[in-house]
Amino acid sequence: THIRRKASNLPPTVFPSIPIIGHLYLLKRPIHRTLAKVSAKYGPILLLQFGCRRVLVVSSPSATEECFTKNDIIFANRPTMLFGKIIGVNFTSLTWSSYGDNWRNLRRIASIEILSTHRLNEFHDIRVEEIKLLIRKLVSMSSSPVTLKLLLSELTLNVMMRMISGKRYFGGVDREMEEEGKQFRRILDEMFVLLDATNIGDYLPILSCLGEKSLEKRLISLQEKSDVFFQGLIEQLRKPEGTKVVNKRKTMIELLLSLQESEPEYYTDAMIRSLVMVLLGAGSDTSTTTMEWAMSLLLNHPHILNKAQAEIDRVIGNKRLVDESDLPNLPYLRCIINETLRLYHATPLLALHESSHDCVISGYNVPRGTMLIVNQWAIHHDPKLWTDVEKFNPERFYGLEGTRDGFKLMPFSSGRRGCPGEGLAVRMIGMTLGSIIQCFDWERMSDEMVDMTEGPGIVMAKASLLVAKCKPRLEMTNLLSMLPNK
Ligand code: HEM
Repeated sequence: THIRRKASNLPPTVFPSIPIIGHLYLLKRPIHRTLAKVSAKYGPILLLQFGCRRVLVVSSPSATEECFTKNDIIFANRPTMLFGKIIGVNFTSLTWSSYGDNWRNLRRIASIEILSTHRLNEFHDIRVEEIKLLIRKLVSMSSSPVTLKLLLSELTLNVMMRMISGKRYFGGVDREMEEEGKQFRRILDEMFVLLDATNIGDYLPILSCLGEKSLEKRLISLQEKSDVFFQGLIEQLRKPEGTKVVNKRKTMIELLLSLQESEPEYYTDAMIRSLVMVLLGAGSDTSTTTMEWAMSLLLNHPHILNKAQAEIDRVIGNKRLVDESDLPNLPYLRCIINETLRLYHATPLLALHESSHDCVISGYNVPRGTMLIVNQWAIHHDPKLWTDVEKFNPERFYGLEGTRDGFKLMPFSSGRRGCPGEGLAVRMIGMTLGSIIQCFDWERMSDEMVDMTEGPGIVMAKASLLVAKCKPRLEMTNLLSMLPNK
């Protein structure tokens, strides 16, 4: 095989490759760390065999650049995993669809009608209001331990759901809404659990034939529950025929329903349900997790937290809250967000891609149908690329305008399949962190450092929830007393 491999100029591989399973033994959690170790030993471009699938593992900026620029269209497909078949509705959802007309259309709708700067500006007040309510809640909890992720997750879901359907599920007083919110929460939670379940049948189809069906059953049942729930939302928002549309801001579902009137065969209910689910799936845990990591890092580095607070005091003062539009003037806060995304990237392996044609990467032949894993975590932690690589050092990003440093810092991926939600994520994360740093003094529960162990999931969350103390700042008393009390 070695000679054959050399003759066909395939990328280097790892020994041993065991009959039938190949390199599946390398799928040890956390996978980004296991693969980073293998790449450090064998090289930044590797061709592995996970059961029946050929997998290209890339862990250098230059090889990533080749995949996402010159060969971007070739790698714009997704592999056909069971999750994508069922939750991705037979690979037709925005995240699971391969490159082509269907994906292009969905992507256009998501980018223009939902996540464009114009639409985000239209919904600015929702984000401001939800952050004020979060602050209000933190004030009321200031003498007790705060499990921040729960509050951040409610904030993110409220913001997204209000943009999507106008509904506010969490933290209100309406019982019915609370019940519906719980149902919605269960669907999302289960989706993340099942997304994280490594499905060995995706690599060894023979196991699926032999009755490894339990994951499939759970996925089908989840998809059914999700369909019922989101169809219910659609029905509530569908206007009776002939209703005059008053000139008001439309939620995402209302907008898609109005497009349905003119193009019913394309904007079907199924398509709307799927798009809503994709946005909630891709946008909620990623943003929440990043904020929890950032606050954990800051609590372990109080001098950096103080410096961030001092910047906000200097630029904004105490007469008003931090707003999204302030972010360009808060370079240190932006550096903190970038350094958090470098050290604790919410999606350390980006998302899986697959090649539709043969191509050449770093001089090696890569056959069509190869699954691509870009180990961005390995790049973010490569001591050859960063000085003091494990140090939380936001200053290293001074001078960087956005969240990208070539292919070295690339938390939102790149090219055609790059994250379309970056604008929303950066606004939410920036304004939320900025406001809670501005309004409160934060402390760890004890002298003990916050545990930074990584959980096992595809979305890389903390293994244990952050619990902290917060105290409203004296200089903010005036502003805090004027917050809404809903
Ligand atoms: C910190 C927050 C976030 C991070 C780190 C993040 C990161 C990513 C990454 C790495 C990808 C994969 C790109 C690829 O295939 O190479 C992705 C895809 C995607 N993200 Fe995000 N994201 C975040 C927030 C959001 C938000 C708020 C939304 C929308 C509400 C969103 C919507 C999507 C969608 C729809 C895709 C799939 C795009 C496609 O397949 O064409 N993301 N994101």
